[in-house]
Amino acid sequence: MRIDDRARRPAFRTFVGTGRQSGPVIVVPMLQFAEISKRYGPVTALDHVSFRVEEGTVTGLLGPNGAGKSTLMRLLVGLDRPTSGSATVAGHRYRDLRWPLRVIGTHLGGRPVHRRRSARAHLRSVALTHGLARARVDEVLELTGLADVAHRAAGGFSLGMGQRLGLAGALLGDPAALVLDEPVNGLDTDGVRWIRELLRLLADQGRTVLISSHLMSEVQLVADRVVVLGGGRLLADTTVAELAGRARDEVVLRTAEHGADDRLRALLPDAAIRPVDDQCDDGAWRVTGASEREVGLAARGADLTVLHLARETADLEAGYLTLVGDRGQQVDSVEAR
Ligand SMILES: Nc1ncnc2c1ncn2[C@@H]1O[C@H](COP(=O)(O)OP(=O)(O)OP(=O)(O)O)[C@@H](O)[C@H]1O
Repeated sequence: MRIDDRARRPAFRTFVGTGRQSGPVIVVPMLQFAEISKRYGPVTALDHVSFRVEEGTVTGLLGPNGAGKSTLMRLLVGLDRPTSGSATVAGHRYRDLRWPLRVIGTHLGGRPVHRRRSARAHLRSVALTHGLARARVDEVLELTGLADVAHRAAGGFSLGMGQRLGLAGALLGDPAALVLDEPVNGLDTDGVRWIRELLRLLADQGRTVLISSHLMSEVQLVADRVVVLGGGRLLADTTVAELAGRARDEVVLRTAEHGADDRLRALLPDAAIRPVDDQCDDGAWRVTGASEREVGLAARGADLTVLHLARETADLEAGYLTLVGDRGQQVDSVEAR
């Protein structure tokens, strides 16, 4: 069955039953991190991080360079061992899964080991070693737009084609969970839109999708939830909407005059006014805590020539920046489940 042909289906869920029909049923989260820490010598890459990834959602894993995102993903798939705590897939450590590719598909970057092997041969060897049907290889090649280049050596693939091949490998086992490190990296505009729609579809089918990204605009378009790491600690585990909403809307005012912000401040005592360009005063300011109308009236009262006046709605990037500004200082306990 091809993923794109499949009708929306009930969420994948992992149940641990008692063996009796009427007994209690424990639902195990598909991806869960419990108090996980990882130290590399003196470096604490992860510091007691706990969260679970919701099924049927795309969750964006965000954080500045060195925040611990890749470490977290590596620990999940057993490429590294935690110093303490645990990472589990459907209630099991990755290495204890009998057929891991059927449960979780991953692409954490990197290239196929045999660079001269064709894309099709590479996927066939993965399918063979994981007990997957050979026919599935052509399905995922088709799904990832690689069917026409499947005969070519994977080692010669561009960054974008390599991303598609990595995703094809991740989808081979038709897994319930997908974990991708920077999946948009290297894709062209069509590719970015394609992967966005594919990830959305996979989540709508009930799969659990975790992606890391530095591109806030992409995460805002594709993700439902975000987990933010900073300095190895969990800063937020919330919805995209909630994090975006933490930043306040701003009014941007451009005038023909420089150095007029004191006059504006006198007329808007409750607003925060800062220059658009903090390197130089070019007569443009960002105002928070006042409406467009109030800023416009203040500009008139200050006898300024208005060149531009508009409200800018806070987005995920603005919300993220308010959070990582003091990263590592506190664990954000906001939950918006
Ligand atoms: N194998 C390793 N040996 C030593 N230190 C490591 C190792 N892997 C990661 N680190 C350190 O752990 C911290 C977290 O790194 P990690 O690569 O997980 O961050 P990241 O959030 O993925 O960063 P980026 O956005 O730059 O990819 C960093 O300080 C990094 O230098």
